[in-house]
Amino acid sequence: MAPGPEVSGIDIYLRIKPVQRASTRLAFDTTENKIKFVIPRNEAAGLVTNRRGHFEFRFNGILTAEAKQDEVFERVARPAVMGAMSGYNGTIFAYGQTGSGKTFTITGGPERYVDRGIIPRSISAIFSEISKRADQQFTVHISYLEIYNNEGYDLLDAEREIKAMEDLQQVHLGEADDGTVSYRNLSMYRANNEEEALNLLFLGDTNRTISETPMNMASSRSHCIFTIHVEGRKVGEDLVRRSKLNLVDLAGYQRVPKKGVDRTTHREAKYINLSLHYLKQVIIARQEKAMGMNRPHIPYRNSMMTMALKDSLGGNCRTTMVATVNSAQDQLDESISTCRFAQRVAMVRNTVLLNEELDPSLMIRRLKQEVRELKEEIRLLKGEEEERGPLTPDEITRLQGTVGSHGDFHNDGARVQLPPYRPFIQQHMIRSDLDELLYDLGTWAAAVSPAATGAEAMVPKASSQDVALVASGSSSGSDGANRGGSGISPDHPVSGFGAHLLSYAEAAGWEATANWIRTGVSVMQSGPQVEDVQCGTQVSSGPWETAGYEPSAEG
Ligand SMILES: Nc1ncnc2c1ncn2[C@@H]1O[C@H](COP(=O)(O)OP(=O)(O)OP(=O)(O)O)[C@@H](O)[C@H]1O
Repeated sequence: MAPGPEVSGIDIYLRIKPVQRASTRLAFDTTENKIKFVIPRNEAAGLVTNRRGHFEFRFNGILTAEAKQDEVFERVARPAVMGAMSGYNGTIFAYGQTGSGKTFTITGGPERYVDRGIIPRSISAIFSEISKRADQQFTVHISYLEIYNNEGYDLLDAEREIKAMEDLQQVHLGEADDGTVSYRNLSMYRANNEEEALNLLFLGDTNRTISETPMNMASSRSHCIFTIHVEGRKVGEDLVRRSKLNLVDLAGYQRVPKKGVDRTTHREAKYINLSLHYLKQVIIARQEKAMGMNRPHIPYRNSMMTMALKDSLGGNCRTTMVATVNSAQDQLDESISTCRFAQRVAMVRNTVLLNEELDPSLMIRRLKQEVRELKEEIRLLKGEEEERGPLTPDEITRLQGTVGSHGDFHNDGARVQLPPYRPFIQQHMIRSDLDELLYDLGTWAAAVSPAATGAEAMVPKASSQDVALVASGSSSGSDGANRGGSGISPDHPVSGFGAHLLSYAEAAGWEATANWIRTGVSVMQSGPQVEDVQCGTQVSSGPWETAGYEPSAEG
């Protein structure tokens, strides 16, 4: 049984960007996971407030300027990745001032392999984990959403490269009855391995809207959500676990100089700042709700970004925030503001569920398989033969040899004539055990009329009630040319019951050549029951007899 809902707070981590001259007003306590800002009163004016000179914030973890990307991944992201593999939704989002290291944390630096960020490392971890779990089956899909000027765009859209932004199809958000968010026009691509997933990341990053700002040479002008959709189940089980891992790079708060900035940059900054303002409102509302205050309405709908993060901020998700700060002196007020925001985020309560459900299609598939196995068991209990594939060339040669040795067997296309049989059930087919078949063929062939001169051994048609042996031997015949489909060779004309049989085989869609017919059944019966013979391993009900055949009295 799935565990019940678990109420969890949002974990907050602080990451410090390395700078050449870090401010001395800032101190860390990595044992207590605290950061302290000590600002003399005379300096505080113009910074955050001039009433306080001492600020202290606690986090779940502090990643100092020395922390490498692998450490960041292990501490911040691995738990979320493992959760996603077990059916729990996860979100990791980076929040901080522009240029403070959000993109570096989430995606990574472009120059060195060791600088790859949480997204590529999560992809590697997921596929590495999949390869270790042999008892489970997983499928992974990727989507990549960009929110630019409060509009949604698909970063994996193939049109992206050739169309202007305003001509692109927009992604729309919808809300299901249970409050979960869904997307329209957002593509999801299956990634079968790490390389395919990384290619999608690369494609999306190439499409991302970036421009230069006074703070950052390559500033993200949009919020981006890279989502890894994981579906997993234990082999042989119908329970499916589906989870989403959202890796979010939010655009940073923009300080826009009044002069020297074009209208586009102004507009972008306005939308970024507004959406971050709405994010704060959502967080404050959730925090107050968590503190027991009456907040029936949480203003998610004010912006697309808050809607897209609805499940992550107060929904069914294990969420982690990385607050990125720049420790330079002139950035202190922004850093304090980021830390303060993180404290509020930590108060948000999510209700986390294991996303597990019975998959009806898997159940049907499994039940069908069970039916197949039971039928197989019944067939074995009845002593019917196991199915086998087509005869190998070697087997055909042996077959031909045996038939030939018992009949007057020539290779010129004439037929071996077998005596007519009364209706009977021939339980041995070319798929049955070869030795038994050869024995039967031999017995049959021994009864062949001396006039028989053929390349085919067939039970001739005595009446429409007859049943046939369905192997023939052609010493000249290579079955290759005719294998598959009806494949009856015009070079080896078949007449009498053989023709009847072959045309029946053809109508039944069986594989047939001048040399052999493979029905998939081990029984053929004439008369009304012929319709009952199925192409498959089973035969429908009827007065079937068991192994062997009995030559008719006339035979
Ligand atoms: N921890 C770090 N170690 C080394 N370099 C870093 C680190 N954090 C950030 N940088 C570098 O600082 C620059 C700005 O970082 P980044 O682009 O990640 O900031 P950002 O917060 O995403 O900014 P924006 O909001 O403008 O997109 C980049 O050149 C990046 O490589």
